[in-house]
Amino acid sequence: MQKPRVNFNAVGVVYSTCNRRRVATLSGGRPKKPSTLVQAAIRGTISDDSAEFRPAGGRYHLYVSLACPWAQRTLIVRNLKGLDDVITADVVHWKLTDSGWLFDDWAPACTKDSVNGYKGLEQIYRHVIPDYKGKFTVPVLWDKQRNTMVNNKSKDIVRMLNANFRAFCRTEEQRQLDLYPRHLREQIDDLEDVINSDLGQGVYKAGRAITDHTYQKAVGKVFDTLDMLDNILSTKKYLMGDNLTEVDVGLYTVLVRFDRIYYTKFKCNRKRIADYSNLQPYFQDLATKSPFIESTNFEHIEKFYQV
Ligand SMILES: N[C@@H](CCC(=O)N[C@@H](CS)C(=O)NCC(=O)O)C(=O)O
Repeated sequence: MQKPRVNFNAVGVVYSTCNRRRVATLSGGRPKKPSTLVQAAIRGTISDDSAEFRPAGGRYHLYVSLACPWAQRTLIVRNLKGLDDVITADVVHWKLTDSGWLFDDWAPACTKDSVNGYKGLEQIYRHVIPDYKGKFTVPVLWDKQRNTMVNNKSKDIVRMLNANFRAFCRTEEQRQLDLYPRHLREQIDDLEDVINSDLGQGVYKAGRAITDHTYQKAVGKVFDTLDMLDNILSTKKYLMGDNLTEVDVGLYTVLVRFDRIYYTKFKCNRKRIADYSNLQPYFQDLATKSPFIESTNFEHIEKFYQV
């Protein structure tokens, strides 16, 4: 059978915000150069009018790491939308090795590759693009029917699961839940940009800084952003008002790592999330909801950052 074409789109040189191997520390760790590997985006869309990828139960699969905040977002949304029986998932081992993410179903909460039987993510990418030059990143959304990759960009995957699987949600409430409502899209995009750059990437910039100036600049932005978010939450239940949106899902994946990892290992230690009067109860509220609990594995998160 001829392999289906994939929508392959190299997106330039960016370094991962989630790569333990590239984090230097102010505590004397030797600084490492940011990677110059491209993160290549494969950006197929599952939708009713797609010729290649139609929404269907049991057809699609997620490859994730529980350590990765980007992958965690896709799991949270899968759970929030009641799609956990509809979209299957495999979990890589927490350790990002020199050969990339590997499967190891002997380790706690890890699985084998139940779809393709490969030993790691690299083989999954090479199955689709044999001469793939980018990073082998999670999450990956896989099509079991066409045996190919649909998409490897968490933002796209989150939005597809939110909008294009309505017919498959477990309950009516889950069907109605819209994490990216049309009237809020511009505001969500704007806030996500700030959270991702100044907070999500900011903690890595602070942790990797080799001069005090770079460190102060990065850490200043981290805490300005947290202060700004705390202020928003002084009058709102969620960042966009009364209803949960994808920006809350994204922020949760940063907050859940903050006090345990970013505060301690990345020296973002002016304040803990626990010290914020509005962020703390907001975080606690999310952290007690089952879609968030079920996607959070502290063992994977903490071991990922252990050198
Ligand atoms: N643009 C991707 C980024 C995902 C990403 O950075 N994943 C990291 C883990 S958090 C990864 O798989 N890195 C593999 C590597 O650096 O080799 C997305 O949002 O889905």
